[in-house]
Amino acid sequence: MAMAYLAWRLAQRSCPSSLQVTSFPVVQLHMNRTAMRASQKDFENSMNQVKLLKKDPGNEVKLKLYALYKQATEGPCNMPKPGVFDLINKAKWDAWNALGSLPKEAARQNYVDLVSSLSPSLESSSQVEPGTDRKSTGFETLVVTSEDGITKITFNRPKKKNAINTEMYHEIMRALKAASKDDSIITVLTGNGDYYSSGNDLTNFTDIPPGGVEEKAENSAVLLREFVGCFIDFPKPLIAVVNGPAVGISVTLLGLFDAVYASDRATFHTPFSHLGQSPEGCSSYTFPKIMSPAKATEMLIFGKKLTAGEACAQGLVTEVFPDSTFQKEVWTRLKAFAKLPPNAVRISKEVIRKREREKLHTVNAEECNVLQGRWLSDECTNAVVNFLSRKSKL
Ligand SMILES: CCCC/C=C/CC(=O)SCCNC(=O)CCNC(=O)[C@H](O)C(C)(C)COP(=O)(O)OP(=O)(O)OC[C@H]1O[C@@H](n2cnc3c(N)ncnc32)[C@H](O)[C@@H]1OP(=O)(O)O
Repeated sequence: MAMAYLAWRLAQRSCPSSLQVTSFPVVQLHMNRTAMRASQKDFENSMNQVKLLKKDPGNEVKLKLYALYKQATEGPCNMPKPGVFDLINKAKWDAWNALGSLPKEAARQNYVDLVSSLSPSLESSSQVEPGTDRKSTGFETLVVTSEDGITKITFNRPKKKNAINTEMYHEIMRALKAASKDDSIITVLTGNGDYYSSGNDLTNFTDIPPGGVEEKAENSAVLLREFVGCFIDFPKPLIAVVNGPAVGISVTLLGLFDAVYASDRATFHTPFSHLGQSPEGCSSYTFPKIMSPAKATEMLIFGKKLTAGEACAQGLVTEVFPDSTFQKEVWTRLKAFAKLPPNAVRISKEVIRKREREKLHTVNAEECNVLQGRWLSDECTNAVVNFLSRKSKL
């Protein structure tokens, strides 16, 4: 990641507006209120509002704002195109240049519209009411409920396909620690929205500490090791209710769950080689055991995406349900499980996990160590840059 980290840091220092542009997506913004025209005063007010935003609007929005600001104040892009390795300035140039001959007035209006659309509710969900749940549970990225003997931890960043950002890693650990001590019998992880989770939030790589990129890679490895460790040590049956596609770490962790129920909409994808990365979540150990070394190789090295049915045939998924009846069938079953005698359930989990625990911790440490090196590689840098600049998706 060295090159990308460096580039992002440079951009954070050199962005000419008050915004810090930290990634490179280029999206043409169209005028959406042609009848209205923002005044210079509206424009200046919007610039001030941006400075007051409590929540980081994200890299893509910041880049759009940068491009519109330049277009509104200077007109069409008039700078020479930066070299291909000058990643940040090239991204900024691309964004500005993509606005073509959009008139200054229209750019000003689009800037004002974009700022007024930025609200704290950017990540609201269509399936749960996060406002009330968040307040009662103190989680920003999760909804955690406990009833009928079941603690349910729901990934709640549906607009980001439940990508796991740094805050979410910490909140999942906190939720698991609380669930391990509460009076529930089983704990369930699921996703809000159309995805179970798209895995690690790739923008995690843009937040660089004062010690630089090596420190970032080291911190990430420490975080990952602690995070996966919580799954290894979790003392109660841990069930995944996989409501939709799952990517990366949200898939590999499934090897540490006690049962995995999937909608037939779900898919399972671990594109580590494509991302210049390597397996985590103990999958280098659990997957070959669960599904045979060759099938694990197809997934973990060659990035073969499995359907829910295929994942079930390989033993990664316990059972697949039609999406139309998925929630009803699964929750009926889970509620029945949660009526079992708590001590017997907990002791049986311990008997099953006990002889593997030490081995799993060793594997986890090794995987994190290898990944720490991978995150500093050009292969990983390029993959992340390509995703953030919208050049590639899975
Ligand atoms: C510190 C510990 C590190 C542990 C390491 C773990 C390794 C992994 O987990 S590797 C897997 C990483 N995940 C990916 O590479 C997935 C990247 N995302 C995609 O390819 C696509 O977003 C998608 C195929 C998941 C969905 O495509 P679709 O067209 O349906 O939706 P989008 O418009 O792309 O997504 C909506 C929105 O969400 C943002 N987003 C989705 N996934 C991620 C992600 N993993 N990281 C960051 N952002 C993500 C996407 O950018 C869109 O955002 P905007 O609406 O702002 O454009």
